[in-house]
Amino acid sequence: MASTEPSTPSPQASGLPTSDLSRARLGVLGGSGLYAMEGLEDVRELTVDTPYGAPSDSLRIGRIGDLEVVFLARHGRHHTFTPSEVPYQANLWALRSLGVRWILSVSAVGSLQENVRPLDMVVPDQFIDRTMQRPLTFFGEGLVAHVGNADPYCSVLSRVLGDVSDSLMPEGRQLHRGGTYLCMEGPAFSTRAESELYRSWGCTVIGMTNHTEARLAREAEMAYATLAMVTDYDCWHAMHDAVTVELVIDNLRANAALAQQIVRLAAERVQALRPPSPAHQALRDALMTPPAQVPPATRRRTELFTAPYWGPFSEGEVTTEATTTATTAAG
Ligand SMILES: CSC[C@H]1O[C@H](OP(=O)(O)O)[C@H](O)[C@@H]1O
Ligand SMILES: Nc1ncnc2[nH]cnc12
Repeated sequence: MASTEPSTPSPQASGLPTSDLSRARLGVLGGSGLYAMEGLEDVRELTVDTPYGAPSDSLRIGRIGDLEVVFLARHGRHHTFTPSEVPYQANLWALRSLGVRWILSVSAVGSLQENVRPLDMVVPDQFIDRTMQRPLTFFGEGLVAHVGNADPYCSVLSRVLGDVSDSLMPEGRQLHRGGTYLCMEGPAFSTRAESELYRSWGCTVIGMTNHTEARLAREAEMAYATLAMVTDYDCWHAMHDAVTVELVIDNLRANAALAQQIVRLAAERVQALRPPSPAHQALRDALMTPPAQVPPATRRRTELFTAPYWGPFSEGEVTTEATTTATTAAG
């Protein structure tokens, strides 16, 4: 879908203090076939504990110029988490706690359209959620927040990623800007009837991970954009075999070097631009519950997100009523 935002608004225009973005880090979420990021300098590994449990793996922090980059393999470096099992909340919380404000996500996808061919790349701008057992929010338990999700991928970061990808696509392979990512539960691939249904909805690509990450990234005020590598035609195409893991892996291998190049160049652009995004202020008008009414355990759990608006939490702030509710709810 077309976007109307300027390509590189100034940090001041975003309303964020400039210093926030000058120190911010870039997160890279590697999916199927991308279990490490090449070209990082001074890499160190960090184990992060979160209120939502352990992330998929340790986080690897390195540098591109003066931009610090945090890499995380969403399925774990040995691909041990199914799309339903990926600890999405822990992953996103860990990234935000390390100061990440932009996320480049890399994903394998099936194509739902004839003109989107295997080995093409897509930078999607919408998704449809068909998952059934995923965490949808960091909030709840006495703190209600409704972030805007009309444009779930960050248009500013997506433009950077699209420009870079376009400049690196080899002859005969296409970069598609925009498109709808159908997020299914998995782990089994779709039936032909499902695949046809998603095509009739006008979806562009299909995968199993993006929607959950994009929603949580928005709540955590991190700009999120995806490089979707097309590996197959799912199972709807009369002239192509239905998707198999073997097919996906073969095409991921063929695309691995290009994906690494795109991520690296996109990181260099982020370093130069440090682009502000509306996502960086997603919670500004979204927090519904007055802070004094939020149970202490919830205040503590969500402190990372609420502190910029409500200041640091001190136990004395909470009303007796909220404390009583929390105690009762805990049993
Ligand atoms: C290996 S095919 C299915 C698998 O690949 C995609 O993963 P990711 O988005 O992490 O690259 C898809 O979502 C499934 O998880
Ligand atoms: N056809 C497909 N369906 C779901 N996830 C995928 N990842 C790669 N190809 C896929």
